[in-house]
Amino acid sequence: MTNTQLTLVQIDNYGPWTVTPEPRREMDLQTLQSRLFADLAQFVGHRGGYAFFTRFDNMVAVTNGLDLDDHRLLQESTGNRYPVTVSLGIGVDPNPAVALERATEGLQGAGSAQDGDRREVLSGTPVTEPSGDDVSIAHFDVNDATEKYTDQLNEFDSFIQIEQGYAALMRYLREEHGGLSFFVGGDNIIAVTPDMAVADYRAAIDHVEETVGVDLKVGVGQGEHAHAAGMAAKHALEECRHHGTAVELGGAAGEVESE
Ligand SMILES: Nc1nc2c(ncn2[C@@H]2O[C@H](COP(=O)(O)OP(=O)(O)OP(=O)(O)O)[C@@H](O)[C@H]2O)c(=O)[nH]1
Repeated sequence: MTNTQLTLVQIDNYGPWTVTPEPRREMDLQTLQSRLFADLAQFVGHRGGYAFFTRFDNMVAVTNGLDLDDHRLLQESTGNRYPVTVSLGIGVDPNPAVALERATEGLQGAGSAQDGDRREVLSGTPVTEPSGDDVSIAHFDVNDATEKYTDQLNEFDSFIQIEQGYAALMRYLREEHGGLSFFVGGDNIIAVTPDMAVADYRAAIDHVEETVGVDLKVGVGQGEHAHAAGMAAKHALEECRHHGTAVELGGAAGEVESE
């Protein structure tokens, strides 16, 4: 059974900082945000985790495999290298939405994101007894996005199609299962999911097709941490391409179930 460990990464007092002493150049803010995300992705990725940029001032990471010392090091290293600091809330639960809720409560309980004196909070407790199926990753991909969109439409109209698919999927998985979906570029969406059956994924894909006409496939994998689960998911997605299937579940042990 899944036991997802999520970390909410929140830049401390960022709103006021962006306009103090006067509004800062937008491209400087974009550079800071994307570099901070790149560093977070690298830090977490080297320890088997996944990081998602979400809104950039708040980012979400799957941190199974990272302990409290790892989190403290991330805060120290960020504070040393950036003009901003980060607070980190950790939450653990079989259901990813509940895990994020717990992670969020820890930070909200310590004060507002815009409290000048709420800095470098570290709350929550990491997983104590890891197991091989703690993390479930579902890697979604739009079918023939290159042929249907990239090679046919201008970039903005392609982007609208992909974003519509993302919006429909993220809402459906959040509401029906507590799964959290993140756009990761191109036509790819990675979801952190609870235990779900092939038929559940099939229903999600059907819902997106019926509501916005975007055609998805998905590979799903489990692992002790996000990297292992995500690699199993990528291999399962290749199985979809190979067999022409919409859903492939590549379990932790590599068994494959499809529809
Ligand atoms: N983040 C991420 N993006 C990917 C990955 N694979 C492909 N992409 C992105 O997806 C875009 C489209 O590639 P594909 O999904 O292979 O192309 P497609 O035309 O949809 O073809 P099929 O998926 O085989 O139907 C690429 O330009 C990349 O931006 C991946 O593993 N991770």
